[in-house]
Amino acid sequence: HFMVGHRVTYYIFTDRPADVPSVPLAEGRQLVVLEVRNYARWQDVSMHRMEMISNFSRQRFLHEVDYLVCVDVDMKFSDHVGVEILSPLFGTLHPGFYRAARQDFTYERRPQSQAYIPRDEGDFYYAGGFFGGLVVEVLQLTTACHQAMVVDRANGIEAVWHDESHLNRYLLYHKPTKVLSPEYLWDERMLQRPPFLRKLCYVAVPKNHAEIRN
Ligand SMILES: CC(=O)N[C@H]1[C@@H](OP(=O)(O)OP(=O)(O)OC[C@H]2O[C@@H](n3ccc(=O)[nH]c3=O)[C@H](O)[C@@H]2O)O[C@H](CO)[C@H](O)[C@@H]1O
Ligand SMILES: [Mn+2]
Repeated sequence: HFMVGHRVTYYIFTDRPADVPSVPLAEGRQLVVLEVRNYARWQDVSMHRMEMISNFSRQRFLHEVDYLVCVDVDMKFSDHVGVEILSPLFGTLHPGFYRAARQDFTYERRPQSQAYIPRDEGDFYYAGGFFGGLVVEVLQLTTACHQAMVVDRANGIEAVWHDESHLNRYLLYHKPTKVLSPEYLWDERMLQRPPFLRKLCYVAVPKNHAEIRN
């Protein structure tokens, strides 16, 4: 379903390269396994994606591709996702909050954190699991989010929704040039699909959170 008819490189970040299955790919597609370190806490694995994307962007993505689409690994493409998503910088509405009022967004609300957003600010609540854009834009976003998390750690604070909180803060003050609907990120276990969403393009795969997280 993903970018059919276009050249695609799948960069897989993993601490277990040997476990990446070999998948037959159509012409013009390649899979690149990037070995990264592990972290004991799932929150750290999730947050350090910002650092990994930042580093690999500078080292290779800038020279290898035009756009980056950064997605969670525990989801699958289930309908057409094509070049309609591309723009210099894009984010996706979190499916749990696209109808919520601004004051109910689960932004980081403690001013001590670098991810802090005051109650009277904020455009949307973006999902951590689907963002992207031109490599240079994603490099700036991921570098800023990683730096913010380094500062938080030094100050003994961790944002309520980890990398997602920092993504939200970044996209508030660096407006995206495109915002994708929750059709591009959905969880059928958590949410009932409203009838006006006719297709779901990228959906969570059921997993045992307790087992994986602890
Ligand atoms: C769909 C969506 O918007 N998901 C966001 C949401 O969490 P989720 O509940 O979807 O978090 P999650 O368990 O999927 O973890 C985020 C991602 O980190 C990676 N990972 C995590 C743990 C691990 O042991 N190994 C591993 O590879 C993997 O790519 C995974 O998909 O909130 C997280 C921060 O709290 C991130 O912002 C996720 O992007
Ligand atoms: Mn996920």
